Amino acid sequence: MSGLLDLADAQRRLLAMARPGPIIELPASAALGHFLANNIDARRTQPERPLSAMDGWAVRQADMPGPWRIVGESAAGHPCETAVAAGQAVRISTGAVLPDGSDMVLVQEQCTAQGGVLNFAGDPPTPPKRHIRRRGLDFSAGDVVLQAGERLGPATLALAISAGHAVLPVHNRPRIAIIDSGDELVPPGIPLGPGQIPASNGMMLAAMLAAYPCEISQSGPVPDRIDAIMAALSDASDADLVITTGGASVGDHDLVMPAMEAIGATLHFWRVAIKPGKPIMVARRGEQILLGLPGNPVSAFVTATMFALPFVKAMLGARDPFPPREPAISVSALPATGKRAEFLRATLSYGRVEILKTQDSGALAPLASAQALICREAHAEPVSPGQTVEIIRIRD
Ligand SMILES: Nc1nc2c(c(=O)[nH]1)N[C@H]1C(S)=C(S)[C@@H](COP(=O)(O)OP(=O)(O)OC[C@H]3O[C@@H](n4cnc5c(N)ncnc54)[C@H](O)[C@@H]3O)O[C@H]1N2
Ligand code: MOO
Repeated sequence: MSGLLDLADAQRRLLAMARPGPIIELPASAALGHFLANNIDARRTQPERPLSAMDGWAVRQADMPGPWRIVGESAAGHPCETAVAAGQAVRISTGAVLPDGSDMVLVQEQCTAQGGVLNFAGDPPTPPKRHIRRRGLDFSAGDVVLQAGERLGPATLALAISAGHAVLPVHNRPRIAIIDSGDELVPPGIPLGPGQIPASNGMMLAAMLAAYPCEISQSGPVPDRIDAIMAALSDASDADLVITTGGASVGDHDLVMPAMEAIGATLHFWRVAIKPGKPIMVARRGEQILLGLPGNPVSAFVTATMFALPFVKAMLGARDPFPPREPAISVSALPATGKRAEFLRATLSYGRVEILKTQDSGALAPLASAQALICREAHAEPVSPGQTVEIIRIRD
């Protein structure tokens, strides 16, 4: 088992090769899922002027408990530009600018307005400015509202737009080529001959990457012949990242590494101390990175989670490209681990994880019902039920 790289070391070595693509400006409507290439400074203050948070009446605290003479209205988008003087009230809507002179909003449910006179019957707002959104409550012009490396999702996009940015700096989409390889593989939907199986890894990897802005091409299945694998790799010469599955191990028909070398790629490392996923290989040809993932479907999934996705996120400029780990209580007893770190497929419910019975790296059914991977270090002690373990979520 010698010659296996430690997981963290291997991840560091791969990520050190990631070069984020050129910075482009995208309309906010097209930037979903990207990571910001630069910090975003607010170009405006929100709110620009104090606003009402409720529908009601703008008055002066000094005039409590009223009554008041109604002198105007401030609606959202239509500020009342006359100042509120002693004994006066202005009708106000949620989101409308608080008129000068007023410093309190009374909710309309506690007020009666009749014949131009406003009366109040209720408990005064506590604190008195409870229903007022002060100037700059959300952010002020010049504040860094979003940092480089942050992902653009629903709330971050809304914040960027609110801060005055209609276009956003992001990194260009990486081009990724996914290649299934193996003599036994047949494209989905094609009748199977003896010993054949449908190729499913390519679909799985493309689906894992679909959450990120990439240009994905899929090819194969490619037969276990060095010239065929070389041809598939050469066809992918435009890609920033090539991901193969299968043919990564030591069998007579495992030809991905010699094919990579034959097209002029340099092997950076092969075999990492993880279970499943050990035979992962990383090579480079010029600016192109080649990632050879193992063929077993769960091994391909785990190595994609721990290597391919973090690498793609790094190419997109992500601040923290690795999958977040969190604690959970293990319902299951777990044996001591050996020389490899382990990723066990498990169900997750209310912070409790339970390993699935079948942990075979070729079995897709348990992977499909798993919600989390339990991450165990190499040479770890056994775990008793009730002990805390570290997990990575793999499904929403
Ligand atoms: N003597 C040894 N044998 C093996 C070792 C070892 O160290 N010594 N390592 C084992 C480990 S660990 C793994 S993981 C596998 C990985 O091998 P390969 O990457 O060469 O994968 P294949 O042999 O091509 O395929 C393995 C398995 O996965 C199925 N497969 C492959 N591609 C696909 C696909 N695109 N879609 C669906 N299923 C796929 C394939 O049919 C095989 O059943 O090697 C161990 N052997
Ligand atoms: O490490 Mo392999 O990935 O046993 O299944």
